[in-house]
Amino acid sequence: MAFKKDDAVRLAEGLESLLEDFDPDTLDYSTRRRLSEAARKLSLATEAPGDTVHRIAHSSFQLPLALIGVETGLFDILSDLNGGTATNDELAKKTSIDPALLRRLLRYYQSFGIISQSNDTEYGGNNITRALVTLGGRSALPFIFAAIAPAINAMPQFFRENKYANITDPAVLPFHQGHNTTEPAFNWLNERPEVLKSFMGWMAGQRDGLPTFLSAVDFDAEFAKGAEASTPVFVDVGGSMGHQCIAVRQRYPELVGRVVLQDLPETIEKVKASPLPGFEQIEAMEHDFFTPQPLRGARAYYFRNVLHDWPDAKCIEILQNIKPAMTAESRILIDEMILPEKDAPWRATQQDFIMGACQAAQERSHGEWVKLFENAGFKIERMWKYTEELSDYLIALVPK
Ligand SMILES: C[S@@+](CC[C@H](N)C(=O)[O-])C[C@H]1O[C@@H](n2cnc3c(N)ncnc32)[C@H](O)[C@@H]1O
Repeated sequence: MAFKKDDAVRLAEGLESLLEDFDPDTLDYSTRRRLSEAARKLSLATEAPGDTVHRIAHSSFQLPLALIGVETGLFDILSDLNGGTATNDELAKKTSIDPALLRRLLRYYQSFGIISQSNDTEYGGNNITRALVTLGGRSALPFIFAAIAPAINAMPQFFRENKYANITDPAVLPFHQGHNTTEPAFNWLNERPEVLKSFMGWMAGQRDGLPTFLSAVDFDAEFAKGAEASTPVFVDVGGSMGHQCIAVRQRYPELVGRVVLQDLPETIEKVKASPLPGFEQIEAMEHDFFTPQPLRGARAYYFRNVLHDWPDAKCIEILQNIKPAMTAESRILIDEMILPEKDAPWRATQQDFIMGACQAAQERSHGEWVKLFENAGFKIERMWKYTEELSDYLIALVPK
């Protein structure tokens, strides 16, 4: 039966009344996600052409303007009101923003749903404001603004000049054009302590609210049986702040064996200087994964979102550096997205372009992963899917 005008009006009225007093936290995770996706698709399907053009043409405004709200502490103040409100003048005093400028900022944030406005003069925080002051939010905005946005903005010219060839050469990237540098992205990052700090916070917070692989796999039973205190049970290679090591320890307080974070010296130094809560039972070790793995016989060499940073040839080097350290009980655990051929998730597709622009890397489909593992001398033993949002999988590899 066709959807008629009366049905549309009833649906709109229902949504309007829902929004009058709506607390998304009262919904269970999958209902909330379903409603959000349906509303997003409906909004796009019903958008007027003029709105489409304005939305896309001005899309690059949101990041810099939201960054101002994070940097000035405005979003912290609004979130801390816990449902209460404050006036423009009160907020101006607390943030030291000129009241006339603040009024314009608040007006912008309200119009994009980033904050709430209860009457002509009172403002408050909402679910979006609160998301932007989590570790992930407050880290992602400065990191993406400083490191990624210039690379993405360079893409139209880069592709035009390269006749729309795919990005495959790590020495010639939109990242280089956007930052006017010839340095590899991780070198550039490691020379900028403030940007590195944001990156590390973003790595720790990027999947806030989503399940981890531990929701789908009983790590202790599958990989750690019979381990001794000296056995490295979980080696998180390129693990940034060690958030996944902490998650393993917290999930299995009785886990026997060593849990080890490995990363580059600049990262390990920062982790030691300000460890995340729960890091006490984790070992931090400097290790370059383009050199042979120093820990022999680990039960799990775990890589989350590491291989997506590198083109196939570099991934093969990384994997082959593990092989000599493996014993019969060792597994390489790859924690990555597997892109479906149809209906790829939006969070995954934008991630794909970050990897391309900055590293000549990519998100991969099932076929692309299998080919890469085969070329590195490995085969998939088992795999577990654990998110729909990103199509995340844990993939256990053994040598062929
Ligand atoms: C995309 S981040 C992933 C971080 C973490 N695994 C996660 O999922 O949150 C990639 C990590 O690889 C590290 N890395 C880059 N090059 C490296 C190298 N040559 N050796 C070891 N770690 C490296 C970076 O410092 C960073 O922590």
